[in-house]
Amino acid sequence: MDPPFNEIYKNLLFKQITNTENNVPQIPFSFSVTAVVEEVELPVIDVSRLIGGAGKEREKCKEEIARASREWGFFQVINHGISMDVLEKMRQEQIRVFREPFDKKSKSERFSAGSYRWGTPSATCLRQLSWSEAFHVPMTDISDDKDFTTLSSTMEKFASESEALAYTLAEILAEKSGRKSNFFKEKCVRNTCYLRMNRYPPCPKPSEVYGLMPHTDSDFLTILYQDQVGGLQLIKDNKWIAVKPNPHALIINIGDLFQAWSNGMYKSVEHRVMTNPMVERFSTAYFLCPSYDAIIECSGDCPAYRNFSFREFRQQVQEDVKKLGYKVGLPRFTNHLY
Ligand SMILES: C=C1C[C@]23C[C@@]1(O)CC[C@H]2[C@@]12CC[C@H](O)[C@@](C)(C(=O)O1)[C@H]2[C@@H]3C(=O)O
Ligand SMILES: O=C(O)CCC(=O)C(=O)O
Ligand SMILES: [Fe+2]
Repeated sequence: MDPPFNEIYKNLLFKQITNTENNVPQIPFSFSVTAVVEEVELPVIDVSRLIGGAGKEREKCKEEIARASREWGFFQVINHGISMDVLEKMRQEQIRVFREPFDKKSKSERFSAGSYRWGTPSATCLRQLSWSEAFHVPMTDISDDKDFTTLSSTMEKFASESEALAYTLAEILAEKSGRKSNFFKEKCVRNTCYLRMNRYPPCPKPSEVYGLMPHTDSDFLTILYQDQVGGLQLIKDNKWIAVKPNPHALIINIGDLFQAWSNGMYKSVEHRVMTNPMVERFSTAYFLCPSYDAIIECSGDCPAYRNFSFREFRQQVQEDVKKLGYKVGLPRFTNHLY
């Protein structure tokens, strides 16, 4: 059922890079040996206060959301309203679909073409490898599914509930940055938002290969439901830190579009996933995106980014990934006028 990582990555995994000057074999890529990564708990925010809380509590909750988005770009929400039942079913169904034979997954017509992805086909060096597989499914594929299997009905529930939470958080962040608050309801559409089911199989060389290479997300915000294995890391104060899993929480992270739209107030933070030699890991992510035509207009008197459409951004990311093996992202859209 695993993708053929060993076979396809063979040359990159076992190639010894030699130093041409003194002909000394070098270890190609080693992060775990040199870097000790501290495990931390992300800020935990009880979002039930947004509905049940008194006015003061509601305001405090909004402020905590905005603050974590400015200072961490990442936080956890508890009492988020997505039932344990939906989360557990989502995980069961996800495990079931990944257990299918590799051939069946890669040829699957369950979702639109290209939804099943594995590894990094564009990788040119160890640093660019990802030891994972994913179903990257547009929301419209889920809601338009006429057969309505247990998988798609579970995904639909998970996605609709995540969507509601994502809109609530996005509107709060807009309000807290002093911008028009119904922007997301107007600009975000189901055909560009998507659900990504990730699986990280055990990896025989965990110190040399990422589960998912370092990246920032190309959306407004992401809602992540992860299991208890651990492996997600992010940059805080110029250091990689490991996220301590919390069984009651969903993880929220700010994406590139929010960073641009808020003129850098909210941070789209680089994150990565490490592999584990023994256990597989699962996560499911919901990505809140605008329509391809939506213009991301950077706010403020001194906008750090030029205006760009989501279409332009996606195309540039895809082009870079294809040509360079990695995403460049926002640095391509900085404003040269200032
Ligand atoms: C090879 C890559 C594809 C990806 C950008 C990256 O350099 C590394 C991570 C990938 C990812 C994961 C989250 C999102 O689905 C995504 C759109 C993103 O921003 O980073 C994808 C990128 C992609 O599929 O283009
Ligand atoms: O699996 C995780 O913890 C993170 C996944 C992720 O970053 C992504 O899908 O963009
Ligand atoms: Fe991500």
